[in-house]
Amino acid sequence: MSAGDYEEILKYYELHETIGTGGFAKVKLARHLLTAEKVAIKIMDKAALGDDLPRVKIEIDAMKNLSHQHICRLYQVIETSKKIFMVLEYCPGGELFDYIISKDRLSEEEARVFFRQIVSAIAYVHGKGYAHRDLKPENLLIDKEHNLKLIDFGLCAKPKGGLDYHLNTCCGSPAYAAPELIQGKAYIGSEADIWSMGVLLYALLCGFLPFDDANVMVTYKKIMLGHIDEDCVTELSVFHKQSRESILELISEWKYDHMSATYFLLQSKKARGKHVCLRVPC
Ligand SMILES: O=C(Nc1ccc2c(c1)CCNCC2)c1ccc(Br)cc1
Repeated sequence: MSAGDYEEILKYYELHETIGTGGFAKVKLARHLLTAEKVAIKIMDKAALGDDLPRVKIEIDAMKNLSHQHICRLYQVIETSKKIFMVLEYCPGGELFDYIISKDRLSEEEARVFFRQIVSAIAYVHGKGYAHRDLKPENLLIDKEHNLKLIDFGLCAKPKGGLDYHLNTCCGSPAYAAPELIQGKAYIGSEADIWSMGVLLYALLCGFLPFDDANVMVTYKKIMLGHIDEDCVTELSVFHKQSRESILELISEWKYDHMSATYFLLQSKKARGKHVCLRVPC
């Protein structure tokens, strides 16, 4: 830590312990000298940022335009020859991710309150023409009133053509990525955020992810298969004397042929508590 780089920030803040390190940044607790209010200061080394420097500029520009009760507030930016300091709202509850883990999963009541806050923040972000594109519990912090604050706008997009404009950059975390995004198709950023919010709601209520695997390609396959019903696939596989994989391929084409119809009607039988079986003595 060369003192020169910290000369400016130390004029206004008293720096305390480091409470987070990750990627190309560290976060220190600090106190604003004039108001004695606590803040969090995200400190980035420009040389270490390398190609990620544009992401920081994107995040700063976005956060300067966003003011919402469930978005972490940016108070000040200080840039020196070697460092960038972002002075941010203090969120002592830490990451929502760690909170979910600590409670195994959240009650419906608590999940509902948190999810409403996430929806409110994202509706505001979309209303301002942005898509966040990296929604996940790690990017939602808990403040001192136990409310959520959205952070990390480094991957956000503000298409010049408006939010209906298709994006192409595949980004964000695999487990929260929408099918069209992982297929490399042009996608609508706000629609991808909505998908991620669905995955987030599942994680809040279940304490684990709907589509997840150590192998990212397997995660992608699970996302693409969505909520294919395993029991129905098994019954079709046995009935047609074909492998599960071949039945899965046929169903996933969604041709609305007889295979599609049989699959949907088996699902319907299962939903009504009937045996998942085809026209053989059940
Ligand atoms: O305030 C933040 N984190 C934080 C503050 C206080 C405490 C924590 C996180 C949890 C760790 N124990 C000490 C209490 C914070 C705020 C914005 C960003 Br970006 C990243 C972190």
